[in-house]
Amino acid sequence: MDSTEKLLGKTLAEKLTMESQVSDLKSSSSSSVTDKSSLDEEVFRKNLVNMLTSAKNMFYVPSFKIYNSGVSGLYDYAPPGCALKSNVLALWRQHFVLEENMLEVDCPCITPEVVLQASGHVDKFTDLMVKDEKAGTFHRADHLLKDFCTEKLQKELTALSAEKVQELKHVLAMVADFSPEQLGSKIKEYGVVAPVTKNPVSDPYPFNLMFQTSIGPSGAVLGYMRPETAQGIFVNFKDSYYYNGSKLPFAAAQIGQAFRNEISPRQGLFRVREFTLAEIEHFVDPEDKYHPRLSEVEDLEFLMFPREEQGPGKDAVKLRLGDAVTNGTVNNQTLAYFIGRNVCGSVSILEMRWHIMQHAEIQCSYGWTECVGIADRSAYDLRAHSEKSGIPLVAHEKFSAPREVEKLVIIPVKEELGLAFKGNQKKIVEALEAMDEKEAMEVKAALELHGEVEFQVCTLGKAVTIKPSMVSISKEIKKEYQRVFTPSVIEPSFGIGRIIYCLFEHSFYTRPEDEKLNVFRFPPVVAPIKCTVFPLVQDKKDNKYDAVAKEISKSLTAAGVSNKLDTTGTTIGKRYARTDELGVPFAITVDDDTTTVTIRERDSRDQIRVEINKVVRLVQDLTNGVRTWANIQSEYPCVPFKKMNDLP
Ligand SMILES: Nc1ncnc2c1ncn2[C@@H]1O[C@H](COP(=O)(O)OP(=O)(O)OP(=O)(O)O)[C@@H](O)[C@H]1O
Repeated sequence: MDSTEKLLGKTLAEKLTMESQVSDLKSSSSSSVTDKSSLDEEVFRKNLVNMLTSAKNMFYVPSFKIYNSGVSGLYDYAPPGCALKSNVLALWRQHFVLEENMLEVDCPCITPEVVLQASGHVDKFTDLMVKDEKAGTFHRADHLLKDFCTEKLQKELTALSAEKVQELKHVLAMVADFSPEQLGSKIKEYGVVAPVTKNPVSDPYPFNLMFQTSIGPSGAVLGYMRPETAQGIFVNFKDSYYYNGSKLPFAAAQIGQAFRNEISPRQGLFRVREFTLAEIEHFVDPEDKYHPRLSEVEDLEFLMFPREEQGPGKDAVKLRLGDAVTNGTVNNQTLAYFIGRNVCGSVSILEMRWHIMQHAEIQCSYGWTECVGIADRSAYDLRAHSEKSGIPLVAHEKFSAPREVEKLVIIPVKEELGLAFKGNQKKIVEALEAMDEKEAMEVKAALELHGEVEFQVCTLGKAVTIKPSMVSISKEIKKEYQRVFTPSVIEPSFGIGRIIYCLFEHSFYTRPEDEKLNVFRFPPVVAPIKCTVFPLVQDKKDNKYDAVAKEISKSLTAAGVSNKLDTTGTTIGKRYARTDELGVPFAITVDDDTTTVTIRERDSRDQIRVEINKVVRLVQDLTNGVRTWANIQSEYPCVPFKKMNDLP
């Protein structure tokens, strides 16, 4: 990982808006590498996607592609893609679940309707859509407007007035939060039309993104494919809290598939209809968002926009994360910790250009793209599920000594109410009991003053006359032994497909001096294949080099290091080219030296000589992050390549 960390940040209202530039790619300083910024983005992307999806490399492929049915937004991960994804997930699990002691759960994708009704997804998990009435196609309204503004700014910048530029930038910043009316009026005002057909589009209207299904043969129980994994964590809160010793804070995590019927899937793995999410729900006391490990990240420095310095034209200033929490630039300790260690840490291990602007965004050829959503969900979900299920999803703070508190006590006199209101008695009792302190005190005062009060009962849709004999309202001093509250939730939500696609882009380069050889510079810890093993030449007589290579490959496998044995006997250059193309970071070559072998590193193409009995351990350390190529140089100086004709 690069040691230089440049972090840029800013806050917006309750949310943190912070930009951090963690690591410039190593390649940018290397003259041997063609930096993608100098290439046309489109050409770069086409070249990359061809590489990734070709049958030769098969990182991922469009699903069901032999049936050209036109279903987009579904992809299969293929052999190296699967290996890379499982390495990214293992890294995530190590970084979060293990190192942060999180409670991992694995819940079903099929979710009964009631759960998603409670969470609000059935009513509100929508995107705004417009229809190209002539062609019958649909488009996401905010994306159309966003694309229009971006293109205008890119292509006509010099011709636009300063005010217009400001306006378009403002629209771009706010478009995600526009109401249907605001979106519709901007689309009309700017004359935004459908892409390709250039037809006018309808007014925006909401489209629910969930895939509906039914559970069981009767079809009577409705369900949905979950659009996020979080709800499974929330509905398990009561048990997880108990499992955690009834203590806060704690975090639960889940890795799994999420399903969204995207209106217009695009940009390959970026916007698909089924994708892997890795989500964390960190439960905290809303009155104390303290984080016990903030001290580990508080010295990290970020460029941020302090609260009082926000607004157009303001410059970011460098702030210590700890100070940013103290002065309120970062909302609370827990959020700061997640930004400092968790989000930055995990993504920067992958050596990618990223920053935080409300969400963690990674830079790629599509621009800055949200890959990790960071949300303060407050107590919303737990409250909603408590209400719907009738099971209290709450935490307790036990007091060291009982506290005396003044409590409102409302006792409806059911017999009197029954006599006066007959069948409506129950609804009136419920309404009286539901009064808050202010309302109860007003009713009490009116009863004392006038001997009766007109009391509105919403469930009856009318007011009834209440007399002093019908209800007793008082305040009493009571002893409390604990505080019962609904925890707040902070949620970082990692889109694994987006992170992987960015990793492909950030790792991809061409070596011009090797006849434009394509290389993936995957960090060893996530590389799909960690090491290749090959004999320098084929020894047709007794296969002795092959035998040593096979033995090393077997030992690497036993040590959990994925490897590929290549005894094809093609030229060493061709074999290196093939492994570079798959992003294999190390290659072990067996030659005529009976006690040592060489290890070649993919990016520097330097090689070192290592004793055979140490090579497996060394490659294991290099690929699981215990050691780096740079820090073994003093122990293992580089050696020149041995050519085939150097051999006897
Ligand atoms: N259709 C999708 N395809 C791939 N990844 C996705 C998709 N939708 C969301 N994600 C990933 O899941 C993460 C968390 O989801 P969240 O609900 O916060 O996204 P979102 O705000 O709906 O995303 P967007 O605004 O891009 O649609 C996102 O940061 C992203 O990485």
